[in-house]
Amino acid sequence: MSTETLEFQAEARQLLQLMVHSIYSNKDIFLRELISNASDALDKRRLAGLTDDSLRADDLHIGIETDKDARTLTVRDNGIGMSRDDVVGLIGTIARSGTAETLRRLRENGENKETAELIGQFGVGFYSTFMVADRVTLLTRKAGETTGTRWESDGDGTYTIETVEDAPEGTSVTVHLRPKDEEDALYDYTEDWKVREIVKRYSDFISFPIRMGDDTLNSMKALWARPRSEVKDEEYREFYRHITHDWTDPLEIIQMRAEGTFEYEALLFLPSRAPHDLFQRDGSHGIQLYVKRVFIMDDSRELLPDYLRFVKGVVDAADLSLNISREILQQDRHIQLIRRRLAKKVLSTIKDLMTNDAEKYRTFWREFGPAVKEGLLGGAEDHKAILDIASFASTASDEPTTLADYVARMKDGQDKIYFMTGESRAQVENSPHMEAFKAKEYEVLLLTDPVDEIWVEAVQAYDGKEFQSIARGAVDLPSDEEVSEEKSGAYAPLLTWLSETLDDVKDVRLTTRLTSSPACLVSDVDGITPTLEKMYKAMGQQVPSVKRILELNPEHPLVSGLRSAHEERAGAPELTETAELLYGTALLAEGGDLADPARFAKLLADRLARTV
Ligand SMILES: Nc1ncnc2c1ncn2[C@@H]1O[C@H](COP(=O)(O)OP(=O)(O)OP(=O)(O)O)[C@@H](O)[C@H]1O
Repeated sequence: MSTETLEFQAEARQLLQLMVHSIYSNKDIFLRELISNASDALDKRRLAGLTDDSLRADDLHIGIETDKDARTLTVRDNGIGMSRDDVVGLIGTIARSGTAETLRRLRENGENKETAELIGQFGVGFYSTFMVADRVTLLTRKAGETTGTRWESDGDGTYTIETVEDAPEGTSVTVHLRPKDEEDALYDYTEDWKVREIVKRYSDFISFPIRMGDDTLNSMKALWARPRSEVKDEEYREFYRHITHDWTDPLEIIQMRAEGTFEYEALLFLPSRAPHDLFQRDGSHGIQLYVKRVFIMDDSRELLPDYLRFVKGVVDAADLSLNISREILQQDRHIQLIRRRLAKKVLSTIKDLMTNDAEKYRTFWREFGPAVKEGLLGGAEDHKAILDIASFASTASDEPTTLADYVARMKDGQDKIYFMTGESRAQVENSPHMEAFKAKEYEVLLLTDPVDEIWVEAVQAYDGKEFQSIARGAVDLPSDEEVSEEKSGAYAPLLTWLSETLDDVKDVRLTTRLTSSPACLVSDVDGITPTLEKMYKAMGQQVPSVKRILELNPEHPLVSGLRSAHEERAGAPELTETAELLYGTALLAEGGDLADPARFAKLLADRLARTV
C-alpha cells in the first residue's frame, strides 16, 4: 500500500515543536499519557461490546514492551483502536479547545522555566512522547474494521500514514528513544525498573491490567473504594489528572459512601481553577459514572446540579445496570437522590473550607462563585446553603464579606441588606446612588457578576432581611429626614416641567439620597436595571427600553439654580438644554451610555464657552 506524507495542522506543529525542544523537567510523564490513552480506549471497547456482541472482547489489557538494542518502548492495548480518518483527525490535529490559548501564552513568553511549568499545566497527551523520542510509530486497527493504519513521525512538521493489512485490533505506540541524558531528566526508558516505577507512581489505579512480560505492574484498586487514610495524596492527584486532564492539583478532595438500599461511593474533586468553558452552554460536566467498578460514562450531568458542573470525580453505584442509558439516568429516582446528597456534601465541604481554610475558600469562590450563584436561580432547596457560602464585594472593606458578617454589622434600625448591581466595582462604588449610603455609613454589597442581576430577583431575603437595591424605587434610609413639605411645594412646578420636557424619564422627584451630585436615575421598584437590559440585548433578546425616574438633589446649586431660573423665565430655550445636560450627567455618572453623545458634547461645549 502506498504511503502518504501529510502535514500536521499548524497548532499541532507548534505544540510538537515545544515538545521536541522541551525543557520540561518531568519527561517521565509521556508513559503515563500513553497508558491513560490506552485505558480510555479499553473503556470505549468494553462499552461498545455491551451493545454490540461482535465487539465483545476478552482480556482487555495494556502491554508494555521494551527493546534495549533497538532502544524502543512500546505501549499496546486491545482497545477500540482508530480508523485512518481517526488517526488523521485525532493525532494530526489538536481538537481540544483551550489549547490555542495556552499555545499563545507559551509563544508570548518564549520557553523558560515558567513556560515549562505551563506545559506541565495542560494535558499534552500523545505529543508528550516527543519529549523523549526522535521517532514515534503508531499502529492501530479499529474494532470491527478489517484493515489497520500505520502512522509515523519524527516530530517535525510532517507524518506518514499508510493502510496496512496485518495490524492487530487496538493500538500500539512505539517510541524510538533518544539517547538517555539524565541531566536533562531523560532516563533510560528501556530499563525495567524505570518503567515499573513510573507505572506504580502514575498509573496504579488504572482499572485494566498493565502487563510487562508475565507481571502485572498496577494494583488496579479503585481509589474511591479505599479508605482515605490508606491513599496517598499523590495518588489522588494522579487520579484527578487521569480523569480531568487538568495538571494543576485539585483544591479539595471529597469522599463519600452510602450504604443501605442503594449503595454508592463517590470521589469528588474541587478543581483549583475554573475551566475556560465554565460558562459555555455545552461545556463539559465533570462526573464519571461507574457501576461496580466498571466505567459507564463521562459527563454524567444527572449526578450533580448544573451550578456544580465544575466538580470532577467518580460516582460508583452498585445497583444500576451496566447498560444504563442517559435517558434512564434522567428519570431514575435513585440518581435524583444521589444528586441531592452529592450537592449537599459539596456545599457543606465548601462551608467547612470557609471556617477552616480561608485561603482555599477564597480561591474557590473567586474561581467558581459566579457558577455557584446560578444555583440561586433554580429550586429553592439549596438557596440557604448557597447564600451561607457566598461572599460579595462590599463597601465595608476591600475583602469580600459573607452575608452573615454583613448582617452582624447592620446598623441599628437597618432591616434591609443593601446592594447595587453594575459592571465593575469602580463603577458601582462611584455611582451617585451610593452617596447617602457612604455619608451615613450604611454598608452596600457591590454585585458585579452578570448572574447577580438575576438572582437578587429570585432570592427575597437572607436571615429574614430583605435584599434592597439602592438604585431602585425610593430608598428610605432609617435615619433620613424627609424632604420638607415646603421644599416639595416650591419644587413642584420645576418637577412637572422636567418630566414633560425629558422624554427619556418616567418621572422626576426630589431625593435625600444624594449628597454631592445634582441628580441620579433610579429604576422603578419592579423595573429592570440598565445592566440587565444590556445583558438581555447582548443575548439577542428584545426588551422594551425601560424609562427610569430622575431624582434631584434640592441641596445642589445646579438644581436650586434651575428652580429659580424656571420660576423667573419658564419657557426660555436654554433651560431645556440645562435639563438635558442634567439628565445626561446623571446617566454618565452611573456609567451609562448617552443616546446622542455628540449632541451632549456640543451642548456642554457651548455652555462652557460662555463661562470662560
Ligand atoms: N491508544 C489509543 N487508542 C485509541 N485512540 C487513541 C489512543 N491514543 C490516542 N487516541 C485518540 O487520540 C486522541 C488524542 O490523544 P491525545 O493524547 O493527544 O489527547 P487526549 O487524550 O484527548 O487529551 P490529553 O492530551 O489531555 O490526554 C484521543 O482523544 C483518542 O481519541
